[in-house]
Amino acid sequence: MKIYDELAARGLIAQVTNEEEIKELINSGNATFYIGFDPTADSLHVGHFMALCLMKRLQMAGNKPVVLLGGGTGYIGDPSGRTDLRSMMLPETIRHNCDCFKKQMERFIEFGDDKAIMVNNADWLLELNYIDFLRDVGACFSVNNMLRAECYKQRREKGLSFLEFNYMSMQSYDFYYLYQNYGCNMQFGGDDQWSNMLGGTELIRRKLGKDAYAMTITLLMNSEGNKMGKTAKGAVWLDPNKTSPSEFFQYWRTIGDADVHKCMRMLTFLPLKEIDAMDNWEGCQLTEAKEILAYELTKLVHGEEEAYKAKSASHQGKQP
Ligand SMILES: N[C@@H](Cc1ccc(O)cc1)C(=O)O
Repeated sequence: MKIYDELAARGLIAQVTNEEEIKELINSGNATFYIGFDPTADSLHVGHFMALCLMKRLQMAGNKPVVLLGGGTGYIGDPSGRTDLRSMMLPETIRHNCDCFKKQMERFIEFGDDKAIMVNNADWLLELNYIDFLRDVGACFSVNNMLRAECYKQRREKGLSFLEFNYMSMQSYDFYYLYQNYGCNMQFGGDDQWSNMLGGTELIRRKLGKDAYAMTITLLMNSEGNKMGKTAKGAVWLDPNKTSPSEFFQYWRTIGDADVHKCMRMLTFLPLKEIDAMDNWEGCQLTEAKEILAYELTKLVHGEEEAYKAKSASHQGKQP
């Protein structure tokens, strides 16, 4: 099965700008694509993990990932899909969080000139000149369209600051910059990023007369319609000091029955055939499926040894 069909079969594709072109591009291994990560905390979480797995799948199909750390966009904060106002992050916090992300990402993606690269948008955004930027990029954006963008809808009630309103133009500029400097022709992201990503493809089209593509991945929701990867205590982190491997294991080991197969498809690298074979498992077999899911994910994030330990502890009823 080619990569595009595999992504579709795993339920990962939410929206695409041009289905045929994207299919051709990623199936032939000719895409240089990027995903941006804003350094909002000192550890990655489950949502980031999904994005990194997507990068890995595409890399395995011959495409080249560009991981973008938002050391510049972190100064603004993305209002997309959020109802709360974000507090401004201090420069030293941004830098520290970028370092933490970098270390964790190196465990998932193999970097090296031909394989994958990591960039930080602080390197080009922080040195932009306001007037130059407005003339060069600002002139390409329609405020009317921006106000209609899906990502700002939820912010209408609480208000959107001018600072945050500029976020879209920054992310768009990143895509334009990566297109020119790294031949990056695709951007991926969570579905809440759609408007920001279209901003980029539009900017590239207007300034360079070239096509670039965007695809969003389905946000991981549970059967009750809530974002997954959160517990009463907060996010499920990838840093073992914030969420221990055993807590991480238990999170997946105890998810709702209706969510097991979806998570297997979307998050693990188990072959689809194997997952399909578990489709009608019930009762204690379903419990076994949850354990397989928990083991696979703990192995990906914390390594085989920790996964094994977490599984044994779970069997002995030693829960975190
Ligand atoms: N806006 C993205 C992060 C991002 C930052 C810069 C980009 O160029 C792309 C994506 C998010 O909040 O998840």
